Amino acid sequence: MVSWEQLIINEHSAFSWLLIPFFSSSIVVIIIITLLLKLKSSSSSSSTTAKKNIPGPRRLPIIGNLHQLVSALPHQRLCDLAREHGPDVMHLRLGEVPHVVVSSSRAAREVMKTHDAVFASRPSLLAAEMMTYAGSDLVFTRYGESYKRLRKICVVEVLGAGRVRYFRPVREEEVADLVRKFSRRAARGEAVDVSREMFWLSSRITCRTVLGKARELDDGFLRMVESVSEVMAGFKVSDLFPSLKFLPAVTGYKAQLRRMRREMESMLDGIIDEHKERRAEGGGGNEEDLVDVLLNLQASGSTDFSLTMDNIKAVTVVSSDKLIILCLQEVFIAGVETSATAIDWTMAEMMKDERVLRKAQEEVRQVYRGKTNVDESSLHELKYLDLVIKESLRLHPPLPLLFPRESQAKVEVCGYEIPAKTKVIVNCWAIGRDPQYWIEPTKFYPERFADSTIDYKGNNFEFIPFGAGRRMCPGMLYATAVVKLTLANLLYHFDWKLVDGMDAENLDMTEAFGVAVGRKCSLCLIPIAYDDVPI
Ligand code: HEM
Repeated sequence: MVSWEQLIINEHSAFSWLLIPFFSSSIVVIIIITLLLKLKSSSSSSSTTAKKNIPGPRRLPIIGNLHQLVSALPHQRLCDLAREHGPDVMHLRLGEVPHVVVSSSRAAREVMKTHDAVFASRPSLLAAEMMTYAGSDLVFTRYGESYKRLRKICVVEVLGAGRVRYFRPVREEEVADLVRKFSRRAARGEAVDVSREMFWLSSRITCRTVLGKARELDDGFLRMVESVSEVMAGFKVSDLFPSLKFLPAVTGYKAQLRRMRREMESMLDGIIDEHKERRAEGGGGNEEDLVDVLLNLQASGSTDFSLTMDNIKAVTVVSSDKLIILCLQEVFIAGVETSATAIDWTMAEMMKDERVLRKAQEEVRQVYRGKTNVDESSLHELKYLDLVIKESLRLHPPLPLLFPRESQAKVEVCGYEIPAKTKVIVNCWAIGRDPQYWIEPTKFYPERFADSTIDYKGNNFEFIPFGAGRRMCPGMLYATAVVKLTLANLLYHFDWKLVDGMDAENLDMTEAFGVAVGRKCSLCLIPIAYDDVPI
């Protein structure tokens, strides 16, 4: 059962979920008294924040601005609040923790470029600390020497261009399998749940890339990955009230995190052992997976494969096997849902706009004319599809609030002083829909990117679906390869029809809360085989 402590501030239900058990629990009285005492004793320190004069909405005692996140998804609500109170930067106190929300391209540039070093750290989150050897992962770790070493291994060895090229056959085989599956459905006139299928496709590609061909997609393993990602996302009560140190223990959250970490570790440990045994027996075949890549690196001694985390509480030495586990964990947590969500939204937007769908389809059918399969050899020729993907990422960035940052020193952004140790949230969803930079911002219109130099490499701060600066997504090449190949195949092999009773105009585009923000309603479509593909 989900304990209230784990609850994330999400949609309409979140705050009521938070409040009902909050007030019905027997520990509530103690919590409120503790907070009131703290409030009284810290009234002088809270006025320090007020002095900074960053604009923001009024807040309530104890919960601060938490109540203002009710009844909408956090990125949407924060966007509305920012337009009213602080279009560049806005101050919020969520529970006990001061947050600054960045909602304009100008402020994002200052945070992620001008003062990138100051904001290159992530705030400490209990889940990240406990799931990743004292916060020693890549996504949530503080910026420092260990982080730089881990990032270098990930960027060069795990997610770099060479490695992405190496795994091309895995992507092509898995997408071809999906096309065969959809063709069978098409022959029977059956609909496919595109949202669900994209999640499975992304999971299969990641599993094969990381763990190897032999590994069947294991439901238990994927569920584990989903729950780990889930606890790493969102705003958790224990992180918003850090002074209530007893909270995670009395609510069972800590025990749950410990259990999850044991399970994750034992699964990945088992996988590494299997690989080691196979290698010792001289087996393994020609297909190297990421576990092999990292084991080779470890054996070669060419890279310093130990990590010493100089954590606030303790110095933790992370062994090289654990480092491998961390690298693998990152790829699953950060990569599976994000890529699947991006494909899903792009298909949905094209279904709403037949003109765009036809244009993208004509392009891919022209470039691959006469071919049985759409492989990656000519993907670079699909220029219009690039525009379509960009436009979809602008309107539906899978991580609308990026991952949180934390200021390491006092610094000025857009004329406001941001104190050290402030949590910073960059709302890239709001920036992508800002009428100051985008004409008709909510309209899906891929041509707006034609003849423009705007790319998603973190150079244009009005468009930052992969973030920017030192913490920018290192999986961008990996993700775009999967997204583009899959879409090209779906467009080439099939025409698409909405299920009976649904028309394009009324296709529900409501967003749902999640690690990656996907669609609330699954996208169900009927594939119709395209006749002109040679057998
Ligand atoms: C369409 C798909 C994806 C999107 C939109 C996306 C977006 C992002 C964003 C916005 C961030 C935070 C950047 C920041 O704080 O400035 C991030 C971080 C990260 N992403 Fe991705 N991502 C995607 C796919 C992937 C994939 C496929 C992988 C791995 C295989 C990956 C690995 C990571 C990692 C490890 C980080 C943390 C980097 C750090 O903190 O240094 N991502 N991603």
